[in-house]
Amino acid sequence: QTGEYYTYGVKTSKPKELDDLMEDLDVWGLDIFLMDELTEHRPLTAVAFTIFKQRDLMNTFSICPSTLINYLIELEDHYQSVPYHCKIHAADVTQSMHVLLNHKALESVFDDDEIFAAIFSAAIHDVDHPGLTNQYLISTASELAIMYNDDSVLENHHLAVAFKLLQHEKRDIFCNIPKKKRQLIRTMVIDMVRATDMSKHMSLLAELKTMVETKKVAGSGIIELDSYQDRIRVLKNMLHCADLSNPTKPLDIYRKWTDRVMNEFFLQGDKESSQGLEISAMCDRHKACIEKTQVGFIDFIVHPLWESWADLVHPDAQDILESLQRNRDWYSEQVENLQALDKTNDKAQN
Ligand SMILES: COc1ccc(C2=NN(C3CCN(c4ncnc5ccsc45)CC3)C(=O)[C@@H]3CC=CC[C@H]23)cc1OCc1ccccc1C(F)(F)F
Ligand SMILES: [Mg+2]
Ligand SMILES: [Zn+2]
Repeated sequence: QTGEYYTYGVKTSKPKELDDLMEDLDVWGLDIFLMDELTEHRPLTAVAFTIFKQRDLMNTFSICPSTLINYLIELEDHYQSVPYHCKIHAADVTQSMHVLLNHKALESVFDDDEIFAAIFSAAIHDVDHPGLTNQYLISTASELAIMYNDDSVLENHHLAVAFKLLQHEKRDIFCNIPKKKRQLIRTMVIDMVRATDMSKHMSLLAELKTMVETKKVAGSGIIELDSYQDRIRVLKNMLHCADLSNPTKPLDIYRKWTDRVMNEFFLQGDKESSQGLEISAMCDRHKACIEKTQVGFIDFIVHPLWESWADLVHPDAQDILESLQRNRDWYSEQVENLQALDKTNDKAQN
């Protein structure tokens, strides 16, 4: 019967629609919210399992499918139902990472260990996120901040939770990987997930810019990366780009992410004001201008990063850059319309 349709590792009552949607797994702009619906709220398990299958990672690392499914379901269940940093965001970043790994300029640059580490890092990178910022956890002396001495508190927590879930033989997808290789993959995953801490953004971007300036390119346009440091630098920036990809997606999808992230930050702002704390920048639901916040986010953070990434993999990310530009223009127009509206209101009142 329809309920037993497991091609993508999850149950679905709409096999045909899910087949059609999975055609877009390699496409930038796949509707991850539809994926959530069609997989009965298991978007991360479905997306990660299908990517592992498509990249033949289960055979390469002798992972038995049921162990992978058991791990992915447990991982997905450890994403909290917060507005933004939920399992749909994890599925979105995992699918975005899968597309970035397919850039022509990166063709056959990374080996299986690095690809496995990259997809695994994306899937786990925000697990058990409480919907609060590092700054909030530190300033309220939370258990997590004490545990991690105020240093990349959330990112260290995501890593610890993800690796702890492996410690059950039914879920240990690393169990058939040789010890040395397992340690290398673990080191890469720790480096990549720690690099998603926004406080590392400026140094990560500086490293990316240096790589672009000194980029060694083979005749074929494929980038040459000879040291571990160079290889992990690209992978860290790739995951950071995937994590900051909302403004580069189709506008209707981008706007859903904007609603969710503002909701999450406003809820934190509510907590801060009820605890008599100063409300963080742009987290005050009575003062924030959502459209202006997005223009600032794109101008100061997202565009500089994606511009450098696009230079590194030129011309593979041109359409992503153009989509970002269109979305920036749309939000900027909204700001102008709102300002015009305020002017007419002022005139009407005076
Ligand atoms: C779709 O929309 C967003 C998606 C993710 C983020 C994320 N934001 N951040 C930080 C929040 C604090 N930041 C800043 N604080 C003060 N002044 C500036 C000036 C320009 S950025 C910045 C830097 C980015 C994160 O750490 C999240 C976790 C990891 C990756 C990215 C996530 C932010 C989105 O919308 C923008 C935004 C929303 C809500 C409040 C503030 C912002 C704001 F515009 F400020 F970013
Ligand atoms: Mg994070
Ligand atoms: Zn994230």
